[in-house]
Amino acid sequence: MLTSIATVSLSGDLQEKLDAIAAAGFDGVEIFENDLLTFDGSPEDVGKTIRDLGLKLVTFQPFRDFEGMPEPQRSRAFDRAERKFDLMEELGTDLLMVCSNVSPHSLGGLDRAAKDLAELGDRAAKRGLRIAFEALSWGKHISDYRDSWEVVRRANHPNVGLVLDTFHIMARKVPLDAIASIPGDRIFLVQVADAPILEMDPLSWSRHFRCFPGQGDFPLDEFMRNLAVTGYDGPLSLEIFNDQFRSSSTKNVAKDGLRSLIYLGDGVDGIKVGAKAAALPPKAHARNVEFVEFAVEEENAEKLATLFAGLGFEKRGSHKSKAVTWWKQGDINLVINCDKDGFAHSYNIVHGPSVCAVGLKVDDAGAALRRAQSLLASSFTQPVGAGEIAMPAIRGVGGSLVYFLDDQSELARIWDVEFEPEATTGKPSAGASLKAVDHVSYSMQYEEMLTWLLYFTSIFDLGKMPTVDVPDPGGLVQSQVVQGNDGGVRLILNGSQSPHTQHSQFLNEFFGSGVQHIAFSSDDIFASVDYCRKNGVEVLPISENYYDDIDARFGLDPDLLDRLKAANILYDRDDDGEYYQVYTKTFANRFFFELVERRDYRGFGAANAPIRLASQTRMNRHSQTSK
Ligand SMILES: O=C(O)c1ccc(O)c(O)c1
Ligand SMILES: [Mg+2]
Repeated sequence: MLTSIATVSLSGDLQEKLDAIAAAGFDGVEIFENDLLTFDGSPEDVGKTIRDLGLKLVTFQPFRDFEGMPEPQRSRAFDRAERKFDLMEELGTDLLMVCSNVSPHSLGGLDRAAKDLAELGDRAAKRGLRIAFEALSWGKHISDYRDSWEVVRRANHPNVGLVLDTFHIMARKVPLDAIASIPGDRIFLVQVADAPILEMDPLSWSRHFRCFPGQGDFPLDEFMRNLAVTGYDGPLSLEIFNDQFRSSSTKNVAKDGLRSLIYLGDGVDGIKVGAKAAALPPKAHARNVEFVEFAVEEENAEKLATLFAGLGFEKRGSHKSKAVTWWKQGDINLVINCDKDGFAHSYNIVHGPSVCAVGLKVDDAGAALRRAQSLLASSFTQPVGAGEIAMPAIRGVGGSLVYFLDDQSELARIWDVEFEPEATTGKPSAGASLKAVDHVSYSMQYEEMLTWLLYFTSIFDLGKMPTVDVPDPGGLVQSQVVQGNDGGVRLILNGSQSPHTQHSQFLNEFFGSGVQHIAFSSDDIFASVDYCRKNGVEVLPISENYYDDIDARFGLDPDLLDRLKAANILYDRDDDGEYYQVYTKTFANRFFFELVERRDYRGFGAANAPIRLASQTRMNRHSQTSK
């Protein structure tokens, strides 16, 4: 199937849209009439531009309010169609997409609609053109693909075929199995869109909240399996009306779109998506966060090392050729990079002290890289010094890196090979009893959330959780968790539309998106906090009112309540278990750490997030007024 996208899905003028569509690597494009009407260039020029860009003009659309009209509207509709046929000849496309009539004047009856479409088919055939008929989910008489198919079947004209648009089908929860019995050559166009499940009328839902496949909640895999049965081999075209996409980077949204189509075709037997389609390696099994790398200047490197030591990390080694140190506790590896060369340094110049990379352990790092590249991630390489191991990497949130490691290649020995071990005092320290990276939390522009959701869920075997709104004193923050089934990797994507949230301040000060906090798991949070406090780590103070409230909500043992309060530990409980969390103060105004203890608990303490945000806001204001 050819990959295609409707121009309505992107921001910009028609030229910008077409350039971005071609640059992303699509095979074809649907011209939305409005994009042509508002463009200052002749249809011939537009057609030539499309061909010069190597794109196929898949269809011109939409042609509205056609079938089932009484006279005189009926004759006028045919005249209108002839004018659009002229335009299509100038553009150089043979397919006109007609969507079902929404006019109050339209008359019902499948035979009446079939007769009109057959006549339009005759007129189109004379000019070598074709007609594709779509059921809008808010069509006056035809709103179900089974009816539009019946109309096309009764029109019984070789130049009249069917459009399947997944939004209209799924918005009305029409069963998908009837698709499998439509002959593939009677389907002229397939439009794919996903959407979040919302309680809303289909028209508003469709015009504002569609998104790319994989970003919403629709059962698109089931649709694709039914489509595969039909033998359809025409265009698979994204038609996405989305408010954010219309105000985002044309190029990035186009690239996300193609990624979503490649991902949609992945693993559906009998379907090949894209003219140049190749089989993808399976989803990378994200086992755990193997390391987190910090890019800092020398002065902050010392401060960060002090903080790591206070958190119970042990310095394990120094890089053989670079100003890079390795810190370890439990299964957690932290890297401080203050080398004057290389990626970390450039990242530091732009963002200041920051997390510049996260290393994920997968089953097969090479295969993970190939999958990521097939899904249009940008791979990253930098010169490999003598005695170093080349670690596959791709660009991630805010231009930071995601490295791939595995146990089956020489990457398993990276610490031993690249680092000079630190002379130890002999007795291994238990540190602060921290075990592993529990989660990594990214802050990003609100408009980017769907981009990174698709990135993580298409490349890795990570699934998404429902989004939650977290109130910050300066506005709402939307929070989306992506995580693996086994809990080895949990990532949080945060975005906010308010410019006054902590989150948005982070984006301003950080000059873009990035990691804002990292949580470490502990088996004994009280011991961990005790260790940290004795070693000079300051934790975020929590208000007395909070402890009154959790006492009222959970009826806690007075001794436990006192201990929580004394240690500034936040608490949550649900049907599964209990959660304990504590935060460090923010490092260099950029990022902070969280220590958590999970007792059969799978959430992230969403109820506590506003408490944390309010406390951080207080700390911030305090540090600003005391300057
Ligand atoms: O919102 C609309 O009007 C509209 C137009 C054309 C389509 O293909 C569609 O699915 C919706
Ligand atoms: Mg459509």
